[in-house]
Amino acid sequence: MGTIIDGRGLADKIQHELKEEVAALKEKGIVPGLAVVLVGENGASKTYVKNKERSAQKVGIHSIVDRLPEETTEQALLMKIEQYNQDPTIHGILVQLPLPLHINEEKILQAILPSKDVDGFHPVNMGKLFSGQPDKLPCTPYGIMEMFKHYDVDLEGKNAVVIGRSNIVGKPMAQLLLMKNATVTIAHSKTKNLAKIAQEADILVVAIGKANFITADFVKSGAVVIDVGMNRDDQGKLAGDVAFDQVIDKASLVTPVPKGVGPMTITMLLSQTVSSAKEQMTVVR
Ligand SMILES: Nc1nc(=O)c2c([nH]1)NC[C@@H]1CN(c3ccc(C(=O)N[C@@H](CCC(=O)O)C(=O)O)cc3)C=[N+]21
Repeated sequence: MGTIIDGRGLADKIQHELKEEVAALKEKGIVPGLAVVLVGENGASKTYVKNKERSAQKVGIHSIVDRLPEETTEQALLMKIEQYNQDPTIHGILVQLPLPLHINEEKILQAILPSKDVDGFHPVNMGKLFSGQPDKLPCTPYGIMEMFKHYDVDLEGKNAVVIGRSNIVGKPMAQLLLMKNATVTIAHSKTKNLAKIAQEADILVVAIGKANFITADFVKSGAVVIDVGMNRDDQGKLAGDVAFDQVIDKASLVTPVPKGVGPMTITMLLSQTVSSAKEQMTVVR
């Protein structure tokens, strides 16, 4: 029987530390500010945004949530971003993805000042990461690396398999693992013999988007399994990509869904907002 990685517990611990850091910053007259922009009526997105808002308030970050209608034009959204770029009380900007189809996502992400890009999605921040000079990081892979650190997971020389190749999870995850000297394989929807590749993994990070897809037969005995999946069924109940009940018997460490990767993602967002406020405080004007 493996151990459950308590993402919720670790997130609470880090958020508690952030709260103290924010209180100290307030003594110096700095209140970290986060602007979250939500376009349209995506139900799941709304829940995430609500969670982020609640956590931000808990640690004392000033958070603004801008709920814009589905019909918002690309031009109007660009102007909104420019307003937050210029606003000295805002240190972090997050535009919730996915955006409506009539808006060009790349164009929007590029409009955010890299110094306020607390999601780590701007090409400048991606370029820094992939050239080995990390600055702002995508929050999900960052949160997973913090879990490895906290649970003393040694990555050097290990076989790490990342299933999923998105810009926001799979690719940056692979790069962060590589920077810790893991031997990294990126698998994806076109990969042949996925089970065979997964079975070789000492570290298995799963971001597929199919409920309970990773059963025990995909998992090497003693592996560390990280579940990035967030699949909601008709009743609104959340399930990961990993069949937790069977995998926990075979793996050494497994993240649950909920209370695994999700709370850590939010915590890294808050952490980068606080760091961003500190950096912007020292800018000479
Ligand atoms: N620009 C942008 N940045 C994001 O970081 C981003 C995004 N867009 N679009 C959507 C995804 C999804 N995401 C989640 C974060 C936390 C939880 C989370 O906290 N989940 C909890 C509770 C889940 C529940 O019960 O609803 C848990 O797993 O325990 C979930 C999902 C961030 N995303």
